[in-house]
Amino acid sequence: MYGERQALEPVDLSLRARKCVVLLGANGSGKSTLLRIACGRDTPTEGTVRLGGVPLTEEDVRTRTQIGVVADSVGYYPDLTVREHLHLVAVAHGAGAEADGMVESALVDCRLDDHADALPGSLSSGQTQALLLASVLVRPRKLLVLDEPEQRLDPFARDWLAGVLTAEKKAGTALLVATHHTDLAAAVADRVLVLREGQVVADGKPDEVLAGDIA
Ligand SMILES: Nc1ncnc2c1ncn2[C@@H]1O[C@H](COP(=O)(O)OP(=O)(O)OP(=O)(O)O)[C@@H](O)[C@H]1O
Repeated sequence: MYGERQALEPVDLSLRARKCVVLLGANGSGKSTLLRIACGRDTPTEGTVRLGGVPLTEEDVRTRTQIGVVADSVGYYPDLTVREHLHLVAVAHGAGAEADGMVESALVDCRLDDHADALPGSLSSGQTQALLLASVLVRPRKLLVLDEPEQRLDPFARDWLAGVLTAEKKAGTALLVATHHTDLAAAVADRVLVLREGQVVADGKPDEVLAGDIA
């Protein structure tokens, strides 16, 4: 509930390692609300969220550190280069000697290797989005929650995004993705939910759901 407004009807959702659930739906249908609840950034008015059996709350920072989030917020230090920023994130999340290798892999995976020594402020909007994605790849994660990760990316970049998310699944991460791009859903989803005015109006395998009316 946002005040008197019910943004989301009751939803029962299980996320599993190596599986990706994609949320589709028009603007205002409740996707971001569900994502914020799933990653512990918002507390639902009713019901609970558990990660590995542990109830997730806004205050439980320890459990929340197992969740990587890419949402529409820019989080980087403007005076650190792209590489320095990623290194800081890796070390802040417990990486030791392996931090350098993790950073170089994330730079390549997110097509930022040519911009590693640039300041974030000099990146294009799509490259900034790639930096947000790279930032979650250098930290431990059981769950990745991504709110329109394709935004600002060109069609070629959306292809590599699908590749990165597929690799994440193979590595054992659970994924929850909200998107407006059915091609991304088709490429990465194991299950697709369609939301309309806060209600789940379709739920199933991507080929079944994407063949229907998802407006
Ligand atoms: N902080 C807030 N306060 C009040 N109402 C909100 C707030 N955030 C979202 N809402 C309302 O909740 C409903 C669902 O919004 P939500 O952001 O979850 O939709 P969405 O599916 O993610 O939309 P979009 O595709 O535009 O990102 C909308 O009616 C929206 O106006």
